[in-house]
Amino acid sequence: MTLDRLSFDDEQRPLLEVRGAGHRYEDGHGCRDVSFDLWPGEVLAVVGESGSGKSTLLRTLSQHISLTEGSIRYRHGDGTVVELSELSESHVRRLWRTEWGFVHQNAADGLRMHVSAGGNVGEPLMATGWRHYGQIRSAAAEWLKRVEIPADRIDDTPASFSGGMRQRLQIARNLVVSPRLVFMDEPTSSLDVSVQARLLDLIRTLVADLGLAVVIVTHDLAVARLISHRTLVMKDGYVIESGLTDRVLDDPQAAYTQLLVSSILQG
Ligand SMILES: Nc1ncnc2c1ncn2[C@@H]1O[C@H](COP(=O)(O)OP(=O)(O)OP(=O)(O)O)[C@@H](O)[C@H]1O
Repeated sequence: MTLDRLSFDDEQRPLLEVRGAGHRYEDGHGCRDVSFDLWPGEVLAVVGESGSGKSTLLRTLSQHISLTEGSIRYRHGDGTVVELSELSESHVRRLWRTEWGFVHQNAADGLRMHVSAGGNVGEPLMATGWRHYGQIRSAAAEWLKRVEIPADRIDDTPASFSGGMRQRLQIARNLVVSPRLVFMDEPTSSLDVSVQARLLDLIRTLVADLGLAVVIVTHDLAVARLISHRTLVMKDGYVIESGLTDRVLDDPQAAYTQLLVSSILQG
């Protein structure tokens, strides 16, 4: 449903305007009263200990579960602003095809494991109307190169890939259609530490090059530090602190964030 059409520079408006948002499960709230703006090109980390509501918030923002209270407005590429909870299923599906991406913690959840690497990257292009096989294959090859997957693996399936390669392929599959907003759920936490660093570096470079807006959930403050501009700290479903990442991590105000930063709650 269209709420308004922008009459001035799009970049002057947030991509997401979240106000008092929450999701209530049958037996209680997963997250509640969450408010923030997300700007184009901005990376927002959501941190907190296990059970604090990070995944619930991410799944609510990305429309995987319903918003049970509050409001989430999204600004389309053409400037139209919509209330996400009022969109039809087909409209949301269109957003997934054209403007949104989701990088899962487990690459198998975001890939087709028995389709070739080239097919995994080519499929989203076909879903947006690409028809010329040669062009699809060369765009897929270009993206595999960008995510450091050797060209000679294009016809192999991700089932034969290492964990790090799978995750890089999942990223290529998401970014090939130039989305505006990408949700990431602990994208590095299933990998060995040495592989994590390389993947984080790649994500950081791609996000900056493409000017993507990202909401990334992580329990790892080092990930937030490396990749995000701003950080929300969650506890018991609420945001208890937010601000520029360096400020939140170097000068935490809430006692809980101080504990988190001093590692007492991590692990
Ligand atoms: N499907 C569900 N049904 C009922 N309650 C749920 C469900 N999923 C999560 N919860 C509850 O919602 C609260 C927030 O959980 P959530 O999974 O969002 O936290 P989290 O910070 O993402 O934790 P983790 O890092 O362990 O994934 C918890 O109290 C949890 O028990």
